[in-house]
Amino acid sequence: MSERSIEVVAGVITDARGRILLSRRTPTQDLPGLWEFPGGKREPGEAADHALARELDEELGIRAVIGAPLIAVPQAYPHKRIRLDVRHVARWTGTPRGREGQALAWVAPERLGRYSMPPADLPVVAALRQPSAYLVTPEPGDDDAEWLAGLDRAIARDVRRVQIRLHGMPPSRQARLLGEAATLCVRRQVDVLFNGAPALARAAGVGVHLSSSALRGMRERPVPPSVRLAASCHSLEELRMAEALGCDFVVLGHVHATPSHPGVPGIGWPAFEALREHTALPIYAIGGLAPADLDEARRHGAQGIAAIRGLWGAADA
Ligand SMILES: Nc1nc2c([nH]c(=O)n2[C@@H]2O[C@H](COP(=O)(O)OP(=O)(O)OP(=O)(O)O)[C@@H](O)[C@H]2O)c(=O)[nH]1
Ligand SMILES: [Mg+2]
Repeated sequence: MSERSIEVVAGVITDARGRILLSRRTPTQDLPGLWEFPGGKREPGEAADHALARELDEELGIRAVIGAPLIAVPQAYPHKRIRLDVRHVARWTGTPRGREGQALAWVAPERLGRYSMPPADLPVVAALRQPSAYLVTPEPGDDDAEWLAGLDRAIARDVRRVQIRLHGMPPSRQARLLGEAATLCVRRQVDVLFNGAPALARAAGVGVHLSSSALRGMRERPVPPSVRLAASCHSLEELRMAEALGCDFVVLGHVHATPSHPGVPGIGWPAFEALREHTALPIYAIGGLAPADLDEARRHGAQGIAAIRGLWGAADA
């Protein structure tokens, strides 16, 4: 698909109770009946914050001060491409009304998933609700206690989602370490997924992260929908497989070269975006990234960053 993408700006408008304003697309618009973040198309040469303030006045009758960018999602639809640039609305005055006949709803963040939204909005909801960093654990080496202490330190630095990798060790040590890591994470309300046998993950009461080769061999969802499932992807074909299995999110890369894969160049952000626009899955970008790269990752449609070194060691190492 080669036509230029349509630049769209949309706002996260929050009330005093933390609820978010959604607007329902009318029967005469495209994607009729779906709920969206209020906003619209940028005019040629118009700055994003100006365009958003104008749209919020036209559609809702409010005066808004536009705040920080949240995420920009490149998305391909059957007959067009868009780039959905979502900004927080810092302050606003007036009473929102559906000035174009559209229904409005104030929705608590945890209930956003109950509203049918266009594909481009699913990564936006993920950026609002899910952790922005996904730690992939390094190999434990010989010292299990030191590895568990490292995990504890990462959590203390506010890692909220972890992929446990324990390759190349006897099954008994693997099961024991997984159990201890899971206990540590669950106690601190950190979301845990195990990169390994689904049966072992089930026994430890944690989610499952599929490597791309495990993903390729999987014919059906290995865990019930209530158990978190994620996968590592490197191509559009693998993203489609992850969608078909009902993955909750994926990891995509490598964006930059990384010591984990010596001699393999990164795909770069343009190729990341080209893949991003063909799926609605929330995506963590991986490959030489650290927390300091989050804003850049979000500008390219990633919901967050995944890393071993960048999240295990010092905060921005
Ligand atoms: N405003 C908004 N548009 C979205 C969202 N998600 C999403 O895919 N879109 C798409 O982005 C495009 C924005 O169009 P729009 O209909 O809001 O544009 P607009 O307000 O300028 O309206 P108009 O062109 O009818 O004057 C549509 O193709 C819409 O389907 C979203 O959350 N908010
Ligand atoms: Mg609009």
